[in-house]
Amino acid sequence: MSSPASVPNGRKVGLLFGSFNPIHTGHLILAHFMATHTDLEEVWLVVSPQSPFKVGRELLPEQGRLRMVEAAIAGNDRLRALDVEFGMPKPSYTIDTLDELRRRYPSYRFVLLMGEDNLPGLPRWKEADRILAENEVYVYPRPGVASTDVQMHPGIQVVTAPLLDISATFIRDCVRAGKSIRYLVPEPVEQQIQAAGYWRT
Ligand SMILES: Nc1ncnc2c1ncn2[C@@H]1O[C@H](COP(=O)(O)OP(=O)(O)OP(=O)(O)O)[C@@H](O)[C@H]1O
Ligand SMILES: O=C(O)c1ccc[n+]([C@@H]2O[C@H](COP(=O)([O-])O)[C@@H](O)[C@H]2O)c1
Repeated sequence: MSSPASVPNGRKVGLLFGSFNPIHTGHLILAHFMATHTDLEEVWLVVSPQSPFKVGRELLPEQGRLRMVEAAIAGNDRLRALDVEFGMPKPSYTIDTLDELRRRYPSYRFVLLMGEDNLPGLPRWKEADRILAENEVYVYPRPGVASTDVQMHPGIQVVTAPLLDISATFIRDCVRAGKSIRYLVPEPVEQQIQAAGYWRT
């Protein structure tokens, strides 16, 4: 895990949990926007080995996904990649990781970040009530998502930001179809996908 030592005590850090299968320009714009247009000092991208809602779905090995995240954010000192969930039980429950990060970094204030598509399912997350009681949640809007009552929770803020109709599903489909993914993912990520033959073999 990269060192988070640059965040002074008590400052706010955003946590973007995801499968990142693969990381794409939508994730990067979301993360950088949150790190620069809100009160957050940094955003950490937490690579989840196994989302509880994606059990049984095709997922690249976690190390490969982490390498792509690291390559994508290289040189951006407001973004960090975290592999904290790699050593934790699977599936990856966010409340357990939040507890672990609080143990490791007791003076930091963490804010949960997510795309709007995750909001309707949030009440079904493990200990959803505790997640919402203990954490602020900043939500990035996502196209095609119907509004939900969860959004009315006082701890949840939907930011005003450009909509990005990009998904990892679309990128995997493009790769399988032999179509270009240039600019949908950063160049080093495109190179890793090509070199490893992800979704082609
Ligand atoms: N284009 C986007 N706009 C807003 N939020 C996004 C976007 N893409 C991903 N996110 C958010 O980033 C987080 C991690 O997403 P994830 O890694 O599952 O990517 P995904 O593109 O949704 O993947 P898949 O298509 O495989 O379901 C989630 O909170 C998701 O809502
Ligand atoms: O904690 C939970 O119950 C929970 C339920 C669904 C999703 N999550 C986390 O949310 C992140 C995005 O999930 P997904 O399914 O949109 O890829 C990922 O890191 C998951 O581990 C967490």
